Amino acid sequence: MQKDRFQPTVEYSRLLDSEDELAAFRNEFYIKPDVIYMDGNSLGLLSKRAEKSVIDVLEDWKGLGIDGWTEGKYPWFFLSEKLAEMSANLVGAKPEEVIVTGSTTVNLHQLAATFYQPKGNKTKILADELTFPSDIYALQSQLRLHGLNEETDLIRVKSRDGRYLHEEDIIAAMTDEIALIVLPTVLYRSGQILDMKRLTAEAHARGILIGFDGCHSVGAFPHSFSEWDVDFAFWCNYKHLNGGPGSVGSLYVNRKHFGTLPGLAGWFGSKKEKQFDMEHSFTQANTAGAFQIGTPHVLSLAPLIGSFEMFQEAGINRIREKSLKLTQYMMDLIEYDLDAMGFTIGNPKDERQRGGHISLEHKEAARICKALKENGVIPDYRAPNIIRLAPIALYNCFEDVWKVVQILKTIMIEKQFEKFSNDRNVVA
Ligand SMILES: Cc1ncc(COP(=O)(O)O)c(C=O)c1O
Ligand SMILES: Nc1c(O)cccc1C(=O)C[C@H](N)C(=O)O
Repeated sequence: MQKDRFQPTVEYSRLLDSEDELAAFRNEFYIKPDVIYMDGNSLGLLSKRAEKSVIDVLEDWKGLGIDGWTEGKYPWFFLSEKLAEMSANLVGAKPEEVIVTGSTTVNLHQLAATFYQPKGNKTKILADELTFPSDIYALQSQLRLHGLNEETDLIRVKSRDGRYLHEEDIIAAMTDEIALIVLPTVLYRSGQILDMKRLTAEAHARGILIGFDGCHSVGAFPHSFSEWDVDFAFWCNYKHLNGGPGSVGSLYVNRKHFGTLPGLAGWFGSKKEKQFDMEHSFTQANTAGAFQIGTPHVLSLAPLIGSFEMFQEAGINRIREKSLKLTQYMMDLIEYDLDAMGFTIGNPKDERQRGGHISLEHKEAARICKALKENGVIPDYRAPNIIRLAPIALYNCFEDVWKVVQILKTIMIEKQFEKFSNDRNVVA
């Protein structure tokens, strides 16, 4: 994309920064002067607006006590719905098809408990062998709850190379025995985007329900869940959406499934106007809100108010455009500066398949990450050999990318990594 005018110079990175329409958003984040943060695909940075919205919610608690549920700046009783309204466009959904609730894994449990209904010969769940482990644990436990076998009833599509999945292999695994499919939108290691539209159409052609884990894509690029007719999805808001550690997650349920009884019901899934009738018969909301369970974690919803506002202003299309330029630029520099140093780019180069991070493979990856940290660069390491680097559109600049690659080059030339052990830390 930028190859035609790419220059391996710091001046060129500054030229790209001068052309960046989103550059001003960087000033809204807490950025340490001597640190280059490249881990926004694991935990996004704090913005001043997110901080402000947390303080606003605390002020309402301070001033209003219990009345904060219905009064104040952001009445807590409606906050999950308000945040859904603010973020539905990120996934191409109607506001009532999204709810900000729970966490990724809890939401998967809720959706599997709802939509996994084994019958007759159709008993198996289809996933893949590269997916995030928590999803596998959740699906295995759902199988156990149905008295099924967590090994033989969970089909995991194999990767041909340990990095990527082939959509044809996933489609070939959509047999008559499959009741439910759960796949990632983007693979957490290689950053490969799966073709959600195609997979959904193929699943539906075989009468199979399909849902997606959007942790590594929501906030990084646009989605069209409703147009693609995806049955359900779930994601966290602490990575690309900068909601803070353990911030509340989100789920999407296609409106055609409204009215389906939640597998895990609770009073916050009620129709708002009925909830405080305190009846013992559940009157579920006629929206994705029905899939809420109990009282929302209001203080972990609060940062999302400020954060989602910034996404509304920046626009997800502009975010994607910049993100692709950042990752392309990083790959161009890696190819230019780190040639013959043992690195392999392990993410798709094609824009249609490339998510929001670079997956750089090296046999010394664990200790190269430690050396990067010592030099003020925050990557993350995924065993056995991956350095993940995520230049984030809202707060990283092109000069950050330039500096990271130059630091990596120095680490390799000076063999700085050799003083560290090549194993991971507790939180890798
Ligand atoms: C793809 C994916 N799925 C699931 C999870 C688990 O999320 P949580 O711990 O918020 O349930 C994560 C991240 O931790 C993830 O990256
Ligand atoms: N959820 C995390 C956590 O609680 C601690 C540290 C990291 C995480 C992550 O999100 C890791 C991330 N899901 C990954 O892609 O590897």
